[in-house]
Amino acid sequence: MSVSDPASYPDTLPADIIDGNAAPVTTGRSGAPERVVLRLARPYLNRLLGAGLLAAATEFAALALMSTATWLLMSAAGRPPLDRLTVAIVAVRALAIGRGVLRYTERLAGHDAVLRLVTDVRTRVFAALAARRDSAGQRSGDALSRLVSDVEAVQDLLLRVLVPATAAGLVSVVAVAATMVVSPAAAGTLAVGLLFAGVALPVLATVLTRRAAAELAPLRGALATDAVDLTHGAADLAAFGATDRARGAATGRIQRLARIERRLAAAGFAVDALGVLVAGLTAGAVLLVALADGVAGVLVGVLAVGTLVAVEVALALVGAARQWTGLRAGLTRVAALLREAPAVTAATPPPGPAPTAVEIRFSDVTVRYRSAGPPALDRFRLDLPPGRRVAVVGPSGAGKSTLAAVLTGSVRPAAGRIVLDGQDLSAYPAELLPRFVGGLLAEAYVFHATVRENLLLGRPGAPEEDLNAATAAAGLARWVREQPDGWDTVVGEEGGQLSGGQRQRLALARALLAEPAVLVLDEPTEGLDPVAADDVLASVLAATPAQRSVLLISHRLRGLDAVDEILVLESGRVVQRGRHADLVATPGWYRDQWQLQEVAERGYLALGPLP
Ligand SMILES: Nc1ncnc2c1ncn2[C@@H]1O[C@H](COP(=O)(O)OP(=O)(O)OP(=O)(O)O)[C@@H](O)[C@H]1O
Repeated sequence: MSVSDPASYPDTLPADIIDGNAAPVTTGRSGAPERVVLRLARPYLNRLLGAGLLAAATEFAALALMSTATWLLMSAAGRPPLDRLTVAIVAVRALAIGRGVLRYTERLAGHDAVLRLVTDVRTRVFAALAARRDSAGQRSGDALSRLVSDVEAVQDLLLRVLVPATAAGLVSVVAVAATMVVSPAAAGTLAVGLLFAGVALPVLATVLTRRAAAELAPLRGALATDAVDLTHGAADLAAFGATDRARGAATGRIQRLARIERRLAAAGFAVDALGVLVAGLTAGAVLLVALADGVAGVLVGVLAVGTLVAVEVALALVGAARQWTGLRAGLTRVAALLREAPAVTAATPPPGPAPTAVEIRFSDVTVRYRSAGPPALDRFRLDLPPGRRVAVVGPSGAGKSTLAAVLTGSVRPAAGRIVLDGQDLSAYPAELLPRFVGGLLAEAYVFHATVRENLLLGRPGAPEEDLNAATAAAGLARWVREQPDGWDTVVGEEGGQLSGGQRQRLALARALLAEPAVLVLDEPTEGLDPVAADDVLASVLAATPAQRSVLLISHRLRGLDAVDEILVLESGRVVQRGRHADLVATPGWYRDQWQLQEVAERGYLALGPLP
């Protein structure tokens, strides 16, 4: 059974959360992906600006170093008195050391700002992915790819695009201005060369790589999904003889990815070669123009070498443009998540004991997973006062798990209201709701940890006697006692070292230990044989304190005579309601199902133990 956010799920959580100490963060709803991402960079703007200036200073130091060194070498050839060279010698040393120091400081400042920003972005992307829960179409591999490689695109946007682009722009302006002092004509020639290197070639690189780059991020996402499917689904693929087919599909994607990357690399090399050509041609042209302009010999050499360095700095823009093109798809995916990211709240549950008795009322609750599709829950009504025990039954796909999901807040209704103690359920922050409503949801996850750690997830710090009581009610206590490591028995990844029934009992014990005021139990006895199922259901109901209410979802009708009311759901609607005795006496789904199950179980029990 799986449920997820319907199409009607709102983009943000309500701001009027009940303790009012959380403020929604506006991440913007429109604009280019860069703008959406950079809006989050505001708190780090000064640090980023500092990093940009330091990068420019580093490049400028490199330019000044090469120019001064050229002047020094060419002047030294004329054997002037040493004192005429002293300043240049000191400058070369200072620039050589200064460049290293500046580069180091720039890297430190840039990474400091960017890693802070990336932490924020990753938190919000994670919040958005978590808010979607298991929404239709969302794949864990793709989510992982968004969280890891797409968020790295944000880092690269700043460190490999914006910072170097700022530095290249500033150094180009300074280089042209300095050349202007020596020869305006040479400065004009340099400006043309810089425009080629810093504008025309980056545009060319963008055009050549844009289409291929747009395919890369989704393809990487699909490959990550393949990796998850091939590892998690390995046993099932092998059982159906489908391993080769699945591996073949993944290999096909890998080959496509490799082809695209080769194409990108080839285009990149071609543009790089053009860059070298532009640098050489610009240096040659500056040299000729400077000579024609009557610039003295030594300065001509300085201009030529300075031009080579300046053009090389401007060529960093080609790399930045290429990076930017490659990052856009990832940035777009991150921006899409940031736009829907719920407010990151600082809300924490208020201190004090968890509530033990609450009242819940469903008023005409309708849930739709697809806006045009039929409702999974249709104008559902129910009063669940403290202490009431209600069972929900019905055929497969009737909407039972959807009801549990709505009640635990993971799915929002498209219409109607769920009111918990006078407050709309949506007004409760996600951190607070489990204190009121919780329990065993469909396909509960068992962690790769010890039995104790898995249980304490339900109620951290619970004393051992409570662990004993919960495991006894779930029928797991004897098994725990028999294990050499007892509570410290490791249960394996996804509880893989347990039987299906033990896994279910462990998840059930954890739900009981959590002691929410409203206990939701979605198929608590799934995977247990009929006798064990009867025992477990009876002991779970007996172990739940009288003032706590229970919403029990079940395929199995035995044992439901212990609950106060039974609702029969069909296609999201309540078609029958009443107590067990009334329903078995009334023609309808419940009576038919009861008779079928009784016959089947009598047959099972008549088999008895094998000799
Ligand atoms: N994530 C989802 N996306 C789209 N439709 C969904 C999703 N989850 C459930 N549905 C649909 O909603 C309806 C109710 O599903 P739900 O899981 O609540 O039924 P159920 O009564 O719990 O079924 P079962 O007893 O088989 O577990 C079904 O038609 C199902 O296909």
